[in-house]
Amino acid sequence: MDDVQNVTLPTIAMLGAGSMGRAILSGLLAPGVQVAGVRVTNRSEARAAELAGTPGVTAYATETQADANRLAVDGAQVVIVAVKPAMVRDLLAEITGSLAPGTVVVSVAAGVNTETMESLLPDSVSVVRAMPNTPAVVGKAVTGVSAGSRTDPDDLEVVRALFETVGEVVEVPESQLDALSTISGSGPAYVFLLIEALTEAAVQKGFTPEQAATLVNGTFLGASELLVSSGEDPAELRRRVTSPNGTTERAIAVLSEADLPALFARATDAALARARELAAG
Ligand SMILES: NC(=O)C1=CN([C@@H]2O[C@H](COP(=O)(O)OP(=O)(O)OC[C@H]3O[C@@H](n4cnc5c(N)ncnc54)[C@H](O)[C@@H]3O)[C@@H](O)[C@H]2O)C=CC1
Ligand SMILES: O=C(O)[C@@H]1CCC=N1
Repeated sequence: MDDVQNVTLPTIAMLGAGSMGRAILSGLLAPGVQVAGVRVTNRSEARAAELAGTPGVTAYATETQADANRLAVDGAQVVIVAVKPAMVRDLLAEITGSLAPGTVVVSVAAGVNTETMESLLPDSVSVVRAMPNTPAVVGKAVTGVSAGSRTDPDDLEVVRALFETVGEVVEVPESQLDALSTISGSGPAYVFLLIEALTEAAVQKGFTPEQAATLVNGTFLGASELLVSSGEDPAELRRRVTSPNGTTERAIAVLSEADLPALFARATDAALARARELAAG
């Protein structure tokens, strides 16, 4: 992320400013990030009005959503598609006539592949898929990016620089992007689910919700920082908590009954199957 400060990003149009769109915006608008222009459209009027008041953003609102999207992409070098997967095809059909040759269209939508998107856009437009995650809001995203068949290395560099404004970028072949999505795209939800469950256990043991949040959130943050800063294997770090014949050992024995590796394999397989359904339209 250090180099982000030295890169000037071209004019970017963000179509759709929900959870993910706004998370990416927070990186683009961070101090030190040089960007020629940020244009945003969104379907809900309330959100559009909120965006119109955001410094550094030009919000496009017209009588019809299609007109706003067409105006926003006209003259933009990079177009980020951040609407729901089911809306991607209609959105691309709407804007296709307003894209200049050389525009890079980056879709963050789950499932919808570059081949489908390329078939809806002029040959002169490059399509890239990206799969970020919501820690983008705090500059800690992990984003997978995959080139389409018309993407040249410069296009990919721009997309990489764009997502480096919100965290780390990992380039993978598109055949792996849906699998990556089941790990890091959805991953924050798995972590929050674990946090919710441990917090509930703490409250049941008599801690106030505030105390429980301090105990649990601090434990997740501390354990994550320990893992990353030590560079050690998580299994080894777990062993250091688990004193022989101690208390943790009993808890881990209970958790192991659930066969977590098998459970996560099934959960991520289910997410992958859903990505394939979304790809089929
Ligand atoms: N939420 C997440 O953690 C992640 C989401 N994604 C992808 O990001 C995309 C958006 O997901 P979320 O932000 O979660 O959904 P969301 O529902 O919060 O946001 C979608 C936004 O698009 C707007 N919109 C709908 N139609 C539009 C149109 N024609 N023109 C302009 N704006 C329009 C809606 O008003 C809404 O604010 C999805 O395709 C999803 O697969 C990818 C990675 C992670
Ligand atoms: O749940 C979804 O479909 C999106 C893609 C990855 C995270 N959220």
